[in-house]
Amino acid sequence: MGHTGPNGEGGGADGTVPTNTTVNLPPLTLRDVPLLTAAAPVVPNPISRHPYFHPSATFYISPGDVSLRHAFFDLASATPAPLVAYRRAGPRRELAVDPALARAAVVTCGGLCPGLNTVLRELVVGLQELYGVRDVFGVAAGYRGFYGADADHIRLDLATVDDWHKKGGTVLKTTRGGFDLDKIVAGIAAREYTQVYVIGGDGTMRGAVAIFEEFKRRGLNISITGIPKTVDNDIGIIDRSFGFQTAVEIAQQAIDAARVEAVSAVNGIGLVKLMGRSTGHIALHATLSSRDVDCCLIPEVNFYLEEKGGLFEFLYERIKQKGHAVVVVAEGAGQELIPRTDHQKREQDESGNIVFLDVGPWLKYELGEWWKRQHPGELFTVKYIDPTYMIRAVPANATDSLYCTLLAHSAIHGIMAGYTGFVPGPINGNYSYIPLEDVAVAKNPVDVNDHKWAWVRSVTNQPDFLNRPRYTESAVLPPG
Ligand SMILES: Nc1ncnc2c1ncn2[C@@H]1O[C@H](COP(=O)(O)OP(=O)(O)OP(=O)(O)O)[C@@H](O)[C@H]1O
Ligand SMILES: O=P(O)(O)OC[C@H]1O[C@](O)(CO)[C@@H](O)[C@@H]1O
Ligand SMILES: [Mg+2]
Repeated sequence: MGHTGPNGEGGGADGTVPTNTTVNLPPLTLRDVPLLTAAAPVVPNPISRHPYFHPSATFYISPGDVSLRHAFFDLASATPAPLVAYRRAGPRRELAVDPALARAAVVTCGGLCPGLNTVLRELVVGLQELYGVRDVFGVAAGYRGFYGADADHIRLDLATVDDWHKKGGTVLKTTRGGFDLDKIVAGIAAREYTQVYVIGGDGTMRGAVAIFEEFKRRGLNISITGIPKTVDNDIGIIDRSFGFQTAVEIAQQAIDAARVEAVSAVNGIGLVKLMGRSTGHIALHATLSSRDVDCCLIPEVNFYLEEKGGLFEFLYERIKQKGHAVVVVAEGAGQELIPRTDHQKREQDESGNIVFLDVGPWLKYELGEWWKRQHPGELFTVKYIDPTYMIRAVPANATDSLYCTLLAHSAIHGIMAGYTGFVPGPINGNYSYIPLEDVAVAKNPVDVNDHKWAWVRSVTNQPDFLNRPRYTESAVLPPG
C-alpha cells in the first residue's frame, strides 16, 4: 500500500502515493536564535590551529545546517502541520567572538540533578582547552550569586574542575529564589562578563529570558545561554533533560526493595514515591524499566481510591491473584485528593513553586484504613519507600555524562559563533539551538494518548480510572 500525499497529490485515482514518488512537504519555518548585535569581527576558529587535533572537512557545521522538530509526518493529512527547524549545534569555522576577550560566568540554579558538575566541568574544559578562554568564573549559589560578594565569583581552571564529574550535586551550590533582575544584570556588567552560562530548570530558563531581554534593553553586548536541567524531564522541545536517566536507574533500587518487602509479607504492598512535580516521566520510565510495578500513578492521570474501578479495589484483586502488589506514585499525583488547610493551599517555596503535600504517607494511611474497614481481621502490610533525594543527589551515569559533555560543548560552540538567548539540546537526537523563550514556555507533560503510556497500561494492567463514581471535588479541610 502506498502513502497519501499531503494534498492527495502524486498518486493514483485512490489518492495514494506510489512508493518512490516525491512528495511535497509543507513549508519550513526556521526558529532562529538571536545573534549578538555587536558581534566582533570574524575570527577563525582556534580549533583549526589545534596542535594535536586537525578538524576534518565535515567537522564544522555549515551555516545552512538545520534539524527538524518533528521526525514523523503524516503524508495522508490534508492539513499537514508546518515544519519547524532549528539551527544545528556544533563548532563553526568562523567565530563572532574573540576568545582572547571573552570572560565567562557559569551558574547552577534550582534543585539538584545528576550531571550538574559534569556540565560545569565540561564548560570549563571546553572554553579553556578548545577555545583558549582564560577567564572562566563559577558563580556561587544560583542567581543571587551574581550580586553577591567577591567570594561568590570563583575563578575556575582545568585543575580545579578535574574531578567534578565524579561528584553528585553542584560544587558551586544552588538556591531557589533571589531573582532580582536589576541586581543580577548590574552584577554581570560590573564584573565585565561577556558570556553567561545558566544551568537550571524551567524557572531558571524564565529567569534567563528576563536577563537576555534586559541585556538588550541596556544595550549590553553580553551573550547568555540556558542549559536545561531537570530531573523531572519537564522541559519541552528537547528529547530529554540530563540527569533524568540516572534518576530512573537509581529508582530501580527502591522499586526492587519495595517488591522484596511486599513479596515477603502476607498481603503486602510496596509503595514507592518518586520525584515528578507536574510530570510523571520518572515514575513512568521507572515502571517500564522495572516490570515489577502493578500500578503507576502520575500527575497527568486522575485517579480515585475507593469504589468500583478505583485504586484500592484493584490492589485488593491483584493481591488475591499473586499475593502482593507494587505501586509507584509520582510526588505530584493525586494532589487534588489530599485534604489541605488554607495555609497549605497557599504555601510556596522561595521560587514561588507551590509546595506539594506528601502523597506517599497519605496513600499509605488511606490504604491501611480502607483495608481495616473492608477486610477486618485479614493480615495486611504496606511498606513505604521514599527515595526522593537519593535519585538526584548522585553523579551522572555513563549515558548522562556523555549527554552533559555534548550539551556543554554545544553551548560553548553556539556562544562563540555569536549566538545568544538560546538553549542547546537534542531534538530527535540532533543537537540544536533553540530560542530560550521557546524553551522557557514549553512544558513536557506525559502524553497519556501516546504509545508510552499505553505501554505502561499494558505492562501493569492497571485501571484507567475513567469510571469515577462520586468524587467530583477536591478534598478540602475546613479553614483552620
Ligand atoms: N518567572 C521567573 N522569572 C524570573 N526568574 C525566575 C522565574 N521563575 C523562577 N525564577 C528563578 O529561577 C531560579 C530557579 O527557579 P526554580 O527554583 O523554580 O527552579 P527550576 O529552575 O525550575 O529548577 P527545578 O524546578 O527543576 O529544580 C530561582 O532563582 C528563581 O527565583
Ligand atoms: O526540595 P527541593 O530541593 O526544593 O526540590 C524538590 C523538587 O525539585 C525537583 O526535583 C525538580 O528539580 C522536583 O521533583 C521536586 O519537587
Ligand atoms: Mg521548576
